[in-house]
Amino acid sequence: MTEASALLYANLVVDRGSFRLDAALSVAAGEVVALLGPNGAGKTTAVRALAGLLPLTGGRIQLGDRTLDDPQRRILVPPERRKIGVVFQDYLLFPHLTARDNVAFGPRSVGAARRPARAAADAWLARVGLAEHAHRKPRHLSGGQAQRVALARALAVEPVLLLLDEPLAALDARTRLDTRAALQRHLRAHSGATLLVTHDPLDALVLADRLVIVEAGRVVQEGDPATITAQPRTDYVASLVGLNLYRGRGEGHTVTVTAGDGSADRFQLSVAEPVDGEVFVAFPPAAVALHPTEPDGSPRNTWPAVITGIQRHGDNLRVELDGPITAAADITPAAAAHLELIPGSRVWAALKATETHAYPAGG
Ligand SMILES: Nc1ncnc2c1ncn2[C@@H]1O[C@H](COP(=O)(O)OP(=O)(O)OP(=O)(O)O)[C@@H](O)[C@H]1O
Repeated sequence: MTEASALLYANLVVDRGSFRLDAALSVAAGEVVALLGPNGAGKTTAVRALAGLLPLTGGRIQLGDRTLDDPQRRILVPPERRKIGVVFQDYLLFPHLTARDNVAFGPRSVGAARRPARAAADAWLARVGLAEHAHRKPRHLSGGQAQRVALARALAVEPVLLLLDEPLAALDARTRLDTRAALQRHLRAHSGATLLVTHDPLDALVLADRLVIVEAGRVVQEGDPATITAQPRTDYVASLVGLNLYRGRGEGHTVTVTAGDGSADRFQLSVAEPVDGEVFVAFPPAAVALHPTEPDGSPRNTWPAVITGIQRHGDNLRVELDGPITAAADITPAAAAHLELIPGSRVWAALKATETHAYPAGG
């Protein structure tokens, strides 16, 4: 997206001790972008910088035609004048205020008079399905209801940018499911930009049009969910979407995997698509079969492996393997019966070339 077509354009440079966030983000009007990353990647730092709670060290934040933060030009717009609605992970509702006054606080804090603020609050509470709870205090609301009050408060300021920081993290699984569905409806109706910060891939995949992945303060991959889940470019993204991922050099239908540990061992994988140059190869754990002895016949890729871990995975078992490459294999209980499934056991892994997916690594 070009800077001109983005509603939010931010080049976020923030120094916090030895940590530096250095990430460019753009979000178009009506678009939902998920910022996804492991613990400590810098997601909260990004939210706080956008919300105006943490000044930038460098870079710039542009929302519509307004510059909100630009240290070089000494511009720093305070939080309440940013036209940004924020839902924090723990909601931060005022415990002594009713749901209605909590929501009215949003418009009040940006200068609305009491009456119109209350009218806006009532309208928003009705839209999130909580009209009859308007007079309850937060301690008499369930987790899901409190989350909806927080969302209503953020939307009641008619924000140009809606920021959601782990909005579903505090909810139990069942409530999460319902609240995620409701949130999806509200996000679709929001005409401004939405940035959703999460470390839950499901939230990101369900709610976002585009994903931006940050690791150690940097954007490592961005794109639409389908491309990212099919073509991860880092180990973190691969584990997020449940794929085995390797980098190597491709020639024809063979990829020589670059050993991650720097050892000289060469390991080659036969792949379905012809490739050339630096590539990634990905395959799902379910594509890996395990055998007690070396299998003969069909699959083109076989290698000896040692079991390092076993976990339940849905109805199957996920087996972690070490060997010339580390890999995860998902096997059925029936297949497991033929194997000695204990850490340290030696097995043979087999993978069909047709189940691999190879794509250019670039750079
Ligand atoms: N007040 C602070 N002073 C110095 N460093 C900080 C401060 N707060 C956070 N950090 C550092 O900044 C880095 C990024 O933290 P941040 O909270 O933004 O990550 P995150 O992606 O939100 O992680 P999480 O998912 O765990 O919330 C971390 O390495 C952290 O140690």
